[in-house]
Amino acid sequence: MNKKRIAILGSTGSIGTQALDVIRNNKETLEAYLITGRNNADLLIEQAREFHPEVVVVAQETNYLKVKEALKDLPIKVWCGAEAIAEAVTIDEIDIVLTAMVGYAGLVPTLSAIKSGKIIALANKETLVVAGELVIKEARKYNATIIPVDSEHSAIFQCLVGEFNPIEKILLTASGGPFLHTSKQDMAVITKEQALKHPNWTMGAKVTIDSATLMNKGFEMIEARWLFDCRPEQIQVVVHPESIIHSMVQFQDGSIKAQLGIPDMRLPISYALGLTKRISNDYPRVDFFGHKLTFFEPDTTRFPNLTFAYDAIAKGGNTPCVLNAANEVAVDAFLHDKLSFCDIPNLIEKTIDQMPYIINPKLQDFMNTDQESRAFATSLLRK
Ligand SMILES: NC(=O)C1=CN([C@@H]2O[C@H](COP(=O)(O)OP(=O)(O)OC[C@H]3O[C@@H](n4cnc5c(N)ncnc54)[C@H](OP(=O)(O)O)[C@@H]3O)[C@@H](O)[C@H]2O)C=CC1
Ligand SMILES: CC(=O)[C@@H](O)[C@H](O)COP(=O)(O)O
Ligand SMILES: [Mn+2]
Repeated sequence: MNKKRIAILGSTGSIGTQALDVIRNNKETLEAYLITGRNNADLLIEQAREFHPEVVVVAQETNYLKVKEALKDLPIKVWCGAEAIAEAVTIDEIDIVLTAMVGYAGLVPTLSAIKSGKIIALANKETLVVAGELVIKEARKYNATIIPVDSEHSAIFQCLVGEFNPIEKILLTASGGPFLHTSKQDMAVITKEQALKHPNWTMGAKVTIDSATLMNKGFEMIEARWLFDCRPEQIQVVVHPESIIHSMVQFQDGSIKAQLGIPDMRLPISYALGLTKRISNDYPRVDFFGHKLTFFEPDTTRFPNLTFAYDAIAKGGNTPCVLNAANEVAVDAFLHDKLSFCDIPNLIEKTIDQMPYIINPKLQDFMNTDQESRAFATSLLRK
């Protein structure tokens, strides 16, 4: 059997390292052909020495010489910079591009992979938040398949495989994050250490903070809107603190399909890299007698980011791109002690109110919007 050649954009991150673990355990069918990182040059070098990819790209140009030097005894091409990542994903030999880098930086290489007709295993949800309509149109135009990796979207996708009936509603589950039951008063003094402790998942810092503010769920609603071609009103967020049901789909007869499993991202990663063929593993199984499955409504008073996401997708145009850029600035500022937890939504709201609206944005408009929104949000931090 031909091995599937995988490009992992962001191999040094949480999704990236778990994807390499899946490849490590399935060497007869999967191969890491291209890996990329940014700041963590040491880990990128270690990964290259273990997996022997054809190409390594380091996004941070100042790390180039270090990586190049460390791999000089191996026949591995070492490139650097954002443009090199967008170029590398087009290499003919690559079958699947796993977009596991964080943030807006995922957009351009994902579009590049789509234009060369690759199968996209999509973890980078920001790509669809920023430019979902454009990305899906391009995927249709270039016949590029997108298989979601985000756990909820993988669950929805799995509920829809072989299904020909229309969706009535998507029930998008949310853990509620570490502050599900924290009072508004106590939320005023949340520290980054508290916010970085997700109850069920070990993830990169940015998505962990997004989970704590419920922006992650807002982003996932937008991601689902584009992936499954449904209206935002058809997507209901259901808080399910145990993260065992990864999401559900309700059909027009009221029947509901759900996908369940232990919270382990290697499951949706394997499903995507296996191109929907299930790869056997010895990970723990769900113990139905060890868990209660509980459900709550989200509290949008304490977590206004969820409302911002519904408003942004309703307004459309470049507004979700502004939402994403302002959120990236706000989360980074929170992680660097420059903004309090409760001020994250305030910064986002002020930025959305200020940025010019573009009804039908092209790629260049998204690029400009992203830069201008970041500049404006950053200027608010100095006040
Ligand atoms: N972690 C999870 O369980 C889940 C994550 N996701 C989504 O997957 C994506 C990745 O998340 P996660 O793995 O947690 O993130 P991490 O922060 O752990 O990893 C991010 C990766 O992207 C690289 N990177 C960061 N900035 C850039 C940039 N500007 N250009 C190129 N590469 C860059 C990092 O390199 P380096 O570390 O070398 O600097 C690292 O390899 C996010 O969009 C997230 O929302 C979705 C569902 C679950
Ligand atoms: C693992 C995964 O897919 C994350 O996006 C997860 O959804 C975060 O959990 P909550 O946003 O539900 O807290
Ligand atoms: Mn998710």
